[in-house]
Amino acid sequence: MFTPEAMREADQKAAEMGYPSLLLMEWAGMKAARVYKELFGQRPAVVLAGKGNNGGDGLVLARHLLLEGVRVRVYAAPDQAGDALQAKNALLAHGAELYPLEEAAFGEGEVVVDALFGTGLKGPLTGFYAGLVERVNASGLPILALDLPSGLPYSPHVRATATVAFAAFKTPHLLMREACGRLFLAEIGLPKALLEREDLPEVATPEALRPLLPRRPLTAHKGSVGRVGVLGGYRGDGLRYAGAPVLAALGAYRMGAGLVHLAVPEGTPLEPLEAVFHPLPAPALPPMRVEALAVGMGGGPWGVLWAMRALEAGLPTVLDADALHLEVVAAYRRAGAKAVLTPHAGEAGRLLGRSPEEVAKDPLEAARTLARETGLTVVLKGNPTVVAEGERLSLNPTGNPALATGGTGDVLSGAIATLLAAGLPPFEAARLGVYLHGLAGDLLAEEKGVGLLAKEVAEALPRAREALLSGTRGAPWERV
Ligand SMILES: NC(=O)C1=CN([C@@H]2O[C@H](COP(=O)(O)OP(=O)(O)OC[C@H]3O[C@@H](n4cnc5c(N)ncnc54)[C@H](O)[C@@H]3O)[C@@H](O)[C@H]2O)[C@@H](O)CC1
Ligand SMILES: Nc1ncnc2c1ncn2[C@@H]1O[C@H](COP(=O)(O)OP(=O)(O)O)[C@@H](O)[C@H]1O
Ligand SMILES: [K+]
Repeated sequence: MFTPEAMREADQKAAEMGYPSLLLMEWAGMKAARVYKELFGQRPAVVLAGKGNNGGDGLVLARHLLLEGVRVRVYAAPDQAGDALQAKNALLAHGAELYPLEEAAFGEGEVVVDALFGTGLKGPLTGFYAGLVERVNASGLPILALDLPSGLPYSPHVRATATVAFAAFKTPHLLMREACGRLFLAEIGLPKALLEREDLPEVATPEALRPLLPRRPLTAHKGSVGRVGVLGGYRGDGLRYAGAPVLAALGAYRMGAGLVHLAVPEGTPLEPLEAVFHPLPAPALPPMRVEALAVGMGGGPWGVLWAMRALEAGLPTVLDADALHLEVVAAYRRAGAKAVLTPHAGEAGRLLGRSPEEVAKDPLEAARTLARETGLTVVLKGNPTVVAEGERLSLNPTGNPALATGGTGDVLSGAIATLLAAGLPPFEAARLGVYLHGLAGDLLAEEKGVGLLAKEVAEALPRAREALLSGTRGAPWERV
């Protein structure tokens, strides 16, 4: 995923290589016109073209729509230059109607193409452009945004029905996804070498994750596919969160664990039936043959104790919820442990000494800082969930607000622990677990909408796994 600056660098390098930038603009406009036709058919278009290259893309799109017999009205900023001017001249040669941007007006049944600003925006829109963006949003018409909804990453910005990203996703496509609507990713001919940047955050794709899925040989048995120990729950408050470790156990089994051991306070209902139970009077590490642990769910004040006991096992460990305290993280760091932290913004804020709002404002930076400071793998949950380890950052594209319900995070901890138990390194276990958990939520939301139970998310994990394995479910965007 590119920052707007990194994208400009790539464009610049292409130019230095002698790659004609007009070709890129032609492809961008042509691909966007293709998306327009796919979504809106012959509906008349109102194209708003800014004076930079984003506007140029819009002018190319207008020409292609005209050639397809679509009625097009273009409102363009004055003073186009360079490629955008060439695009304008080509459009005029086709006898297009071009009007000043100040006269922009929208009619019933039309579709707005937003080609005002892309990666060249510097600072928030004000004055005329802020007003125009508000009018576009208030028009009630469908909006197709080229490259980025204009105004992003600031406000005000266009709220698009669909967005065609050119060459690569840029930060706002993932971090401000709500403004983008349906996402399309258009190849525009930029040389591949310029797009492969290991130093930039990745957006996890099914193609990258599929090979990580643990395969099961015919001879597999419950002791060979990964066993998980779950340590959680708290006695002192009348077992208020007794369900949390149970949900982690369900997440583990549904992700494919061979066996799940549950270390919980005495008196905890013995669920699920498939688990091996270790009822305990106080947090401890009972004897269990497992390859990974999930620790802290529903642990309350026992959370830290569970985590300290768990450290003695020397196993890859998911630390969640009440285990997420500074002293725990410091001890794991000192021990050189393999651990995955799974905080939401509140828990990450507690570890970083920031408010949840500050964390949510820049989750990439927060996840990276936490990973650097702790030396551990970090899963910062939210939309999008960010996975960080060392200098590596991965953004997860699956998941939806139907997952915003109690216990879904516990399911995730169990799922990641299973992938650790199956032998995946922490970063891979975290990316794959988060992707499948989000996909399970997506499959369920399509079927049932909002109102999910966390245990249903666990139950949908095998379907998500199958969908990833068989390729029946691709990335949540379309390539054009
Ligand atoms: N090789 C390339 O450079 C390619 C670029 N492409 C398109 O070009 C876009 C980037 O083009 P540009 O770099 O020309 O930038 P933009 O077209 O995004 O915007 C630049 C214009 O906006 C003005 N501006 C910046 N901030 C403003 C603000 N806050 N208020 C009012 N005006 C403001 C600038 O003065 C400039 O005139 C991409 O998003 C993409 O759509 C595509 O054509 C593909 C190839
Ligand atoms: N709006 C959302 N979009 C995508 N995923 C979400 C959203 N809200 C919550 N989730 C996911 O649901 C899970 C909630 O975890 P958490 O907050 O720890 O809940 P709990 O502690 O109740 O289990 C996380 O995986 C998170 O990413
Ligand atoms: K735009």
